[in-house]
Amino acid sequence: MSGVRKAYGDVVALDGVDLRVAAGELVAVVGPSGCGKSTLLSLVCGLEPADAGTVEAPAAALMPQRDGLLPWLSALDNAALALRVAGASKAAAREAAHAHFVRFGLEGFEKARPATLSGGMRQRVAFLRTLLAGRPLLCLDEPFGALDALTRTQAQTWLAEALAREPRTVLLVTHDVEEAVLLADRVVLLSQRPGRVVSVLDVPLARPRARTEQAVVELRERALAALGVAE
Ligand SMILES: Nc1ncnc2c1ncn2[C@@H]1O[C@H](COP(=O)(O)OP(=O)(O)OP(=O)(O)O)[C@@H](O)[C@H]1O
Repeated sequence: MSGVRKAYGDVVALDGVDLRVAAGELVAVVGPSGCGKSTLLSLVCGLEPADAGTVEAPAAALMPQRDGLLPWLSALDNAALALRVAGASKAAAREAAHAHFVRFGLEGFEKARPATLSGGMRQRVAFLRTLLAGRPLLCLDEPFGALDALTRTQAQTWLAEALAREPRTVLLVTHDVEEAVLLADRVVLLSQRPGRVVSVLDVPLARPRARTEQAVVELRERALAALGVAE
């Protein structure tokens, strides 16, 4: 996207935003609450138009901030939902989704309703649904925002492993600088609303990365400094 502006009435959410994501790249967008991160994803996914500037994106699958699972459907049917929407039969969609259940740590929970799953499991079902949509670009909106610290750490490791197995182009929105540095190839830092790109950091580090790694700590500090956040 280039020169993108989006306002809701008098509230300017994004202004003059340029962002490029190369195929196979994981780009994290980090910024303070309300700076327009979710808006940016909805523009990329074509859910709403920009007021100015251009947005060019391949077909994208969105994993929304809340997991978006349907409470009345089983874990398997929730995971299979994108395939059903795309026209697959119930049996074919279930079979395709089930093929991933062991690797996603969901085996034995096929019939469980979302309310009976842990937060981490719900996120994995939601991520599987996003992955199965078969779109070239995955847009993940604060995928771990609702998880406690320990589960969040496990989920980050798990996501890095899942993407190493099945590489995709990913746009990840988070307010957590450390999460961005642990997962992304590039970190785009947005200002307070209206969101503008204040800095872009390359993260040329092999995965998996440890939060205690010197290079991770240094990049995290650089990102926080660029955001104007003192620790
Ligand atoms: N549909 C809408 N109608 C009116 N205002 C909106 C709408 N969507 C977003 N906004 C406003 O635009 C601004 C940016 O919102 P957005 O949700 O994109 O920010 P965010 O960075 O994702 O926030 P958070 O980190 O809290 O999720 C906010 O002030 C929000 O209230």
